[in-house]
Amino acid sequence: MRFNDDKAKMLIEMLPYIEKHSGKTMVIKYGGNAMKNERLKESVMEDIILMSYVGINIVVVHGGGPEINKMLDRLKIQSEFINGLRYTDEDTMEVVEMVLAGKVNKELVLKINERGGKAVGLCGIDGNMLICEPTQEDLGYVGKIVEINPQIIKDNLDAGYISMIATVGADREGNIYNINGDIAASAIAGALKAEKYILLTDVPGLLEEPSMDESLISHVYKEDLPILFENGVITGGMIPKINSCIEALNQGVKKVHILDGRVRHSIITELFTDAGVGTLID
Ligand SMILES: Nc1ncnc2c1ncn2[C@@H]1O[C@H](COP(=O)(O)OP(=O)(O)O)[C@@H](O)[C@H]1O
Ligand SMILES: CC(=O)N[C@@H](CCC(=O)OP(=O)(O)O)C(=O)O
Repeated sequence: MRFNDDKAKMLIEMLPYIEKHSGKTMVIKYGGNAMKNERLKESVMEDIILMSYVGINIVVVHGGGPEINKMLDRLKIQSEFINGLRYTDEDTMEVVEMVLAGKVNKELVLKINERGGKAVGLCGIDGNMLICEPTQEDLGYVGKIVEINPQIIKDNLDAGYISMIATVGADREGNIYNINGDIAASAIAGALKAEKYILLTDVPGLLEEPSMDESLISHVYKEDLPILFENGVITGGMIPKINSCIEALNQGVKKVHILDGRVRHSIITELFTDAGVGTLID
C-alpha cells in the first residue's frame, strides 16, 4: 500500500514541472563520456522520450569522442588534441564523419525509436544547418560555425520529431568539417533561443574544487563566471564547456544546466523533481 502511495506522490510531484516545461524547447548536449556504459545510454534515451511525451521540444546534439578514438585506433591512425580540439586531417575527417554521422547517430536514433519515441538523425550538413570555416590553419578540418540555419530542426519539431544531431558540418565549397560537440550544441541552442541548454558530462557539475564532488556549485550567475576563470577554478575541458554556456546565454538561451551523465536519469531528476542536481547557470 505504502509503496503505491510513494509512487503516486512522485507522479504528483511531477505535475507542476510538466506544466512549466511543456511546449518549451530544450537542447541537450550528450557527450561521448556519458555514452560509454550501455545502461546509462538507455537511461538517457528514456529521459529524452519522457520529456518528449510530456510535450517538451527536444533537440539532442551528440558527441562521440571515445568512439572516434576507438575507430582511429583500429585503423592505426594517430590522433592528437590541441586545446581540447582534435587535429583533423583528411583521413581523420573521414573517420569522424563515419563514426559520428553514421554509427553513433544511427544507434541513438534507433534506441529512441525502439522505445516508442520519434527521432530523426541529422548532421550539420543536412539542410545547410552548420556552415563552417576552418577554425585555425594548424587544426586541419576543425570547423568554426560561421552560419547556422535551424529551419530543418524547427520543421522536425513541428512534425513531432526529436532531432538527433551529429556535429559534422561543411563549408560552401563542399569540404566537410569536424565541430566540437559543446561548441555546436551551444550554437544550436542559441539559434533556437532554447529555454534550456542541458549538458551531460562526467562530473557532478561545476565544482569549486575540481577533484571534490562535494564542492558542487549548484547555482551561478553568468556575470560571476569570469571570476571563476580568473581564480583558476575552471580549467581543462571545463574551459570550452563554460565558454559555450556563456555563448548560449548571450544568444538568448534562458538557463543552462550542467549535469552528471554518469548518474542514471539525471535529466528528469533535475527537470521534474524538487531535488535539483548539477549546476544551474543563468
Ligand atoms: N571547476 C571544474 N568543475 C568540474 N570539472 C572541471 C572543473 N575544471 C576542470 N574540470 C574538468 O573538466 C572535465 C569535463 O570536461 P570534458 O572532459 O571536456 O567533458 P566531456 O567529455 O563530457 O565533454 C571534468 O572531467 C574535469 O576534469
Ligand atoms: C573538433 C573536435 O574535437 N571534435 C570532436 C567531436 C566529437 C565530440 O565533441 O565528442 P564529445 O562530446 O564526446 O567530446 C572530436 O573529434 O572528438
